[in-house]
Amino acid sequence: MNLLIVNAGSSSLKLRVLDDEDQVIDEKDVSDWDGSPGPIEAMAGDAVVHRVVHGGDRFDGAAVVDDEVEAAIEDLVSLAPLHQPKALELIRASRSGGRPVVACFDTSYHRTLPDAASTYALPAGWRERFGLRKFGFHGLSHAYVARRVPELLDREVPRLISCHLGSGASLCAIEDGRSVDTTMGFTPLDGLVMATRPGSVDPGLLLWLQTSGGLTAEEIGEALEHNSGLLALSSRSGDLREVLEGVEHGDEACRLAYDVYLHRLVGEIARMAAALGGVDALAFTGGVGEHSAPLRAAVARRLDWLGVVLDAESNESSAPVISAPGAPIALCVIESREDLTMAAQAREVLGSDAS
Ligand SMILES: Nc1ncnc2c1ncn2[C@@H]1O[C@H](COP(=O)(O)OP(=O)(O)O)[C@@H](O)[C@H]1O
Ligand SMILES: CC(=O)OP(=O)(O)O
Ligand SMILES: [Mg+2]
Repeated sequence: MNLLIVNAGSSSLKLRVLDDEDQVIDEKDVSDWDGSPGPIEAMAGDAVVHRVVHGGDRFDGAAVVDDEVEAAIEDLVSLAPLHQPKALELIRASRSGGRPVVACFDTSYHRTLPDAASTYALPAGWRERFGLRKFGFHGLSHAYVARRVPELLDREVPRLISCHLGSGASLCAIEDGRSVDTTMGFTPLDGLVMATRPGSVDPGLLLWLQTSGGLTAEEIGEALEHNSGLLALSSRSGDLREVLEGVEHGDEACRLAYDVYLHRLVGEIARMAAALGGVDALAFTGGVGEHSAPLRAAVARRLDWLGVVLDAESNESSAPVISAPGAPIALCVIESREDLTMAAQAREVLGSDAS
């Protein structure tokens, strides 16, 4: 059975048709995607498999979409307003086309988070009433990294840090293949500085903006989703390539944007290392992680105290392994293949029909 894999990100739509050997037989990327389902309709595939960012408490794996599953996905719209509504629209369009539809969730890989990592120190009544906890995201990507790095290095990697750096960005601490900590939280706003999202900010600051700054929750939400992060700091772009270009031309705002991005990134990597009690390998994935040699070099320099040693030449060519030979921590560059995680999950829930 051929699968049409639909990966709707915050800024892009990536479509892949995989045959039953997982070979890509057709693909289409829409980088400035407007949210419309048009591009999907023209693509082949016997079933359509969608990435859905938030699966909440309801989904700990992929699901064949029926009315009840669709309603459960809709219930989670408020927790990921940048992603969930678009995915829902695509799912509805696919269902009306008559092909079987499967949903795969960014959150399900993180169901192994220990309580110490997933629990917010908030009133018990709130946690119970609202189901407040760290869910974590980009799980389809982190799961692929967890599988691919030991294959690539041809050895076991008990303590791995996966750095998914795209428009959205998150880290995952992976112990023996399982997620044990991650930087995103209840929503995909937490953690690292991203293209247009700020990552972690003092919750007191957000409260103050409402009580004393006169901003509404809607205004704050809009700024946190669309007008923060690299874009806000650089006043130029959320695209790290353009920020780095600005740095080269002496643009002070771009310099600050890059410094903040890096400061937070290396700090969070160190936090993941602490959760794992050490690191055997660190993997870069996502648009920035796969393609930005200068960013990877800067991260490596700032983590030399941890035992990170880069091989400059392999880094420049974005080779699969970019650490110096014999370095205590392996550094890998992994092409993000959420589609392969999704295909495996979809074949499992579609059962024998899918083989
Ligand atoms: N060579 C590069 N240097 C820096 N950033 C890059 C490079 N290539 C791509 N990017 C960034 O990667 C991001 C897109 O990553 P991707 O993982 O495809 O995003 P998403 O899936 O979140 O839409 C964009 O913000 C783009 O600026
Ligand atoms: C969860 C998330 O932020 O996804 P993306 O990186 O695709 O925006
Ligand atoms: Mg993505």
